[in-house]
Amino acid sequence: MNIQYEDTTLPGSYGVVGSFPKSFGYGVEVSDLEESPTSADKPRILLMGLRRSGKSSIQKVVFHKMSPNETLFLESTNKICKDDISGSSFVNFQIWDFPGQVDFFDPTFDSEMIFKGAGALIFVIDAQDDYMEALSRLHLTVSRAYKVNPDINFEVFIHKVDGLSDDHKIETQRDIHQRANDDLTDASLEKVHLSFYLTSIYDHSIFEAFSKVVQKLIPQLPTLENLLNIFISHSGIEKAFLFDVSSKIYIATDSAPVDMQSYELCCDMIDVVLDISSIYGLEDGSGSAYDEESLAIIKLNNTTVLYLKEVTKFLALVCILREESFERKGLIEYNFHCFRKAIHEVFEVGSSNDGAAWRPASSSSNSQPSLKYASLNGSDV
Ligand SMILES: Nc1nc2c(ncn2[C@@H]2O[C@H](COP(=O)(O)OP(=O)(O)OP(=O)(O)O)[C@@H](O)[C@H]2O)c(=O)[nH]1
Repeated sequence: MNIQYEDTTLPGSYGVVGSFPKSFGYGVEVSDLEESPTSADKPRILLMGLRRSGKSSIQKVVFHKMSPNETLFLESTNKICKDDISGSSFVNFQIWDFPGQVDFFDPTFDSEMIFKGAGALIFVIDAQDDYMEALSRLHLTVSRAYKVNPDINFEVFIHKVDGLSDDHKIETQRDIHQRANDDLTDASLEKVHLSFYLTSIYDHSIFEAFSKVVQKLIPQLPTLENLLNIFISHSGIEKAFLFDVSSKIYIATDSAPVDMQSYELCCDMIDVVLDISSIYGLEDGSGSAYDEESLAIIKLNNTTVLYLKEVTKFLALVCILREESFERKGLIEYNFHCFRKAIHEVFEVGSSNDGAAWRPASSSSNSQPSLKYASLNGSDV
């Protein structure tokens, strides 16, 4: 099989600091582009799996705001589809969506080039289908990739679990986990670590799973968690998420466990804020729906308060707190100010022309950081 490549570019207008894509549609233009030197440098997340397992749907729903029902009409991918999301997201990486029938033994499949710069390999398994063939393909893929690049994070999405009962979900996960690890042990590859997630595009599980995949690519994660812990413990806040606004991936949270309901509530708040701002907030319709002024407080009827505030061009802090705690609003605002300043210090402003790029504070211009880690918001790795 002859492997071809495609680059897709996100629509958006990011030339101005604080801007947000004017078009919230998913009008992705697919064009055949030569690999540019800058795109070759960006860390990659590879999406692999059998045909119709749901790879393209995941990419479109998480990064292009496609509604899950519309994925029914997606055509089968027949060449590697590269999607550079660095223009719209805090984390600077490319997603490569592979065709289901990719053949590793084909001479045109350049595994060195494909796996070398990959930070994570997401293998998608359709849980509603017989998964034996998918498991053998998973094993082949992982052993091939590990040989080229042992630093890749291997992530297995047990996908389309919306059609499964809770018991069936757990049983499927246990079975896939067991068989995949047995296969690795039989091949003396027990060192390889696979992480498993139950996912569906019909709920927030796909965003949660992607959040965890992306978090592993952010070297500053422990610092961000620490800052969030300090912020919430001094402000009477129960839970705080640092969100990449355009994708609704949370790039960090405090160390209290995440429950799906809180995460969903915060995702919904982002949608509400962006929708309201874009409908009513823009006088001539030409500004941005998310900018440095973005702030929202929503009081729910169960004494819970949701609080959203802009942190950087791409990031928002979304917190859940009790109404009593919100009485000390001044304290929260002061602590937020300190938190925001600290976040800005963690990532120094990069030198790109649009003034919007952020670099990890530790990376100097002549250093060569590992490709495993994603650089943040527009800077090269
Ligand atoms: N029920 C359910 N269906 C899903 C889910 N994700 C994707 N699908 C459906 O699965 C079908 C295949 O999805 P695609 O995204 O085209 O699959 P793919 O892996 O990219 O397929 P190829 O391009 O052929 O490799 C579509 O009809 C989707 O609507 C999910 O979470 N739940």
